[in-house]
Amino acid sequence: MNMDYRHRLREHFGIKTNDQQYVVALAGNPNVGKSTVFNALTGLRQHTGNWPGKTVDNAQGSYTYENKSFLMIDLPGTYSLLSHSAEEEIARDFICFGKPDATIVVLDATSLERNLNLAFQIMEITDKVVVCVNLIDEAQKKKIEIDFERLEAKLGVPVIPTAARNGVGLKNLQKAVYELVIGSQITKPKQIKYSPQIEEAIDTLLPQIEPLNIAQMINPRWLALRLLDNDSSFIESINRYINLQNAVK
Ligand SMILES: Nc1nc2c(ncn2[C@@H]2O[C@H](COP(=O)(O)OP(=O)(O)OP(=O)(O)O)[C@@H](O)[C@H]2O)c(=O)[nH]1
Ligand SMILES: [Mg+2]
Repeated sequence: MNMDYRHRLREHFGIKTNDQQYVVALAGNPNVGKSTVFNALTGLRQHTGNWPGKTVDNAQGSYTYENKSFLMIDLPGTYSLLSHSAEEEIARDFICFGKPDATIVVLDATSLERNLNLAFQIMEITDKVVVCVNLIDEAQKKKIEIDFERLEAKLGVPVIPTAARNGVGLKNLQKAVYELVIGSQITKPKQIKYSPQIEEAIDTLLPQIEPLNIAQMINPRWLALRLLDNDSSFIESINRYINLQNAVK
């Protein structure tokens, strides 16, 4: 995608970057430690306000790693991206249209199963994902054992254990994001397989979606799923953010 176009898309969200700065989105369920990760990494280099047109908090902050500059965006906590609330819409729209160079999905180590739901949705939108399993100190207290290597192999993206409040694992998290954005780490996110009827419907839609300009902008499978869901909020966002004539450069 043309760099100017990417900048213009990001400006919709009040985000200004130069070509040298990577944008990292922080997503996750409410109360899993996103802001703790954000504060630990960005310290005082923060800027807070509201999301354009919404009364939802927006925090952006920067950090440097291996001489590269990263702009981190602390997204509102959400259980899903299926747009039942302003928060879900913001998180979904930013991941879809803000074109982050990487998205960190923060999960609660003490309730992985519930938290993975959001991770799978995000992995339908983008393959630039790093999973951060936070609160591992709490999991240890509860004698929950997690096989991180196996989880990583199953998910197809890097999985980094952290205890953000104590600063544990944050360097590894920065390293994983760095390797993803410079392209030395290739991810292959696991895709959820739906019922045969849904998979069939996706297969019918894909050949019609794939030739369109929009398929360069939005993951076609995710778009097919949203169309099947008759997700009018998402269609509205497409119209808001994408000038279809300029969608491919
Ligand atoms: N024990 C422990 N507590 C943590 C850890 N990380 C964050 N917390 C605590 O968890 C609580 C929630 O952290 P936040 O960073 O505000 O969570 P959040 O995901 O930003 O929450 P929302 O913005 O409301 O969605 C706070 O009391 C943190 O101090 C951790 O690794 N271990
Ligand atoms: Mg927060």
